[in-house]
Amino acid sequence: MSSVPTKKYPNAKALPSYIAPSEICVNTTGERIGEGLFAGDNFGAGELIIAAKRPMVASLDTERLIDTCANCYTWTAGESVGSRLYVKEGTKVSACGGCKRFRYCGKQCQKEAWIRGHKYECKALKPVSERELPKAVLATIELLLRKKHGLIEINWWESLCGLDSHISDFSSNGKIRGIELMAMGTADLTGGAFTKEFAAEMYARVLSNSLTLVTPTFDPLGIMMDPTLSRINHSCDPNVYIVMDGAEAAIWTLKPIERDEELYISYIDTTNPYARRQMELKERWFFTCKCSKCEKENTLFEDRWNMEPKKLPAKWKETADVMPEREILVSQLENYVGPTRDDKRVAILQGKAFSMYEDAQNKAEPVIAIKTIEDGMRLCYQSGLWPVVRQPYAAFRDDLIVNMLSVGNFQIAWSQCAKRHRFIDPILYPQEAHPIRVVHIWQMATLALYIASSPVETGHLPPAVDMVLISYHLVQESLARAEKSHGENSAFALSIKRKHTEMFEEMNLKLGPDAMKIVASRMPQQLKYLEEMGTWMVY
Ligand SMILES: C[S@@+](CC[C@H](N)C(=O)[O-])C[C@H]1O[C@@H](n2cnc3c(N)ncnc32)[C@H](O)[C@@H]1O
Repeated sequence: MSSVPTKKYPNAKALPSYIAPSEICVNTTGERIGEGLFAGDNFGAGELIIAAKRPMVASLDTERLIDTCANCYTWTAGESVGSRLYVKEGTKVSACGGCKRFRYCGKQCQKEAWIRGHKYECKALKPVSERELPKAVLATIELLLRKKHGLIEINWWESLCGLDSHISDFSSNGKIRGIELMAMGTADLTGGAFTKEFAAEMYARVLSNSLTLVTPTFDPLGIMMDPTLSRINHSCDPNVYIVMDGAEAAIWTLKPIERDEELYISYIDTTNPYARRQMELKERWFFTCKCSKCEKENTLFEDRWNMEPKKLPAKWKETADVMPEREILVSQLENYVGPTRDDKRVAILQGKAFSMYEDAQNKAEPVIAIKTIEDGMRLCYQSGLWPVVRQPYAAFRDDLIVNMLSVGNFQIAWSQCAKRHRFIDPILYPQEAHPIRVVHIWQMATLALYIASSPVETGHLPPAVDMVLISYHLVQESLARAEKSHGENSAFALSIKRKHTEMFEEMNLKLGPDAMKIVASRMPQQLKYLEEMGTWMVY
């Protein structure tokens, strides 16, 4: 990983981080039983700690293999608003002529992947080009083949193998048989250079140590694993974030960090209630989280309801009592609210809301997903139980925005964005330069601009609203924050900068030499409208 100042990161520190026994991975007697990544220097909030040119291995989701470059991870078909601007117009991917599985956006990317190890992988995968292989299997095959052909330095390999495979945990949870079956095929495809036991161990290591590979706007693309990045432990109150810029993975601080402090990312959605976070971490990563937030158990805002369970309106008590899935929902520990009958009713409603959320995520058709999401949001709103920031109410809204954009309903998408911007993001992501908050602002800026240029969409707005000015404000806001969330020279920040310059020039052309004075005088009223728009949606 890069540890010296470069043109892209002129302020990078010389010794930014190091691996040492973790403070959080301890057994019942307090003995440190795992490693973690620590700060090698003092850092302020919104600073780069370290950047890796690329993670050691990454593997795309099956659906992304057809539209994403397997070398630089450019998602050519990316639909999320704002994510298109940093993808060069006309970028396409073409399949490798040999294995037909991986696609590249150009000769250079294909060459880089070939040298990194695809020349061996291509030959191994060619006979099975028709077979769908899970991303973790593909990552394991790549790692084993690169090792077999001497393409991974010994110290990196040893560091990678130092990550716990959690084989015994997979034996306890009954998933070991599936792992062994997959590993048999994997060992065969690597030409018998590794035993099936070793292949199983490596596959289990990939399953339990990989992180999500994402675009700069946090759209998931697949998984990645790396001896340094995968050493970072989890906290529900993380102090760092991994931000991608193409294939580059960089660790940015969310808060000030002192030298020798342990670095923590979040493995899960930390805005979920306590019991749900604990279950997810236990199931997928085999640990009980004892981070500063989990120490406070269910006392924080993530676990707050709008009313005490006993005050739940009679209609909703009855709804919970007659719900066909009530027995299952109340037995799921992640829904636990408390021991009384009313607590259990609330647990049933909460379980139902989360199961509707998962349901909506599995719907391929946006129109059908929207129906489930709206039903879920109505449950949260009409029961009177959910504050807007409590999950899955807030997550429903995120998905509603994405799906409304897919079906071209920009009016609802915009109003929901305005609500999220005003009432939700400042609570869920309190740091001004939290990367998710910055991405949301940028997405709103591009949506506002689109609405301003479309007469049909502008039709529903009061005539005094100037969406170009609102967009300009959001572009400025995202630009200032992106320098601290993604880096001023990242493709993300550069595309915002380009848009900012373009808008600045257009305004000067239209309004003349006093353009910026005019903009400044009109802006306060437009920002009032933006705030008001946050109250347009009932739920
Ligand atoms: C990606 S690895 C992190 C590096 C790992 N600690 C090591 O020593 O290699 C994930 C594993 O680290 C441990 N871990 C991560 N965060 C933890 C936490 N907050 N509390 C306890 N264990 C944690 C768990 O064993 C988890 O499966």
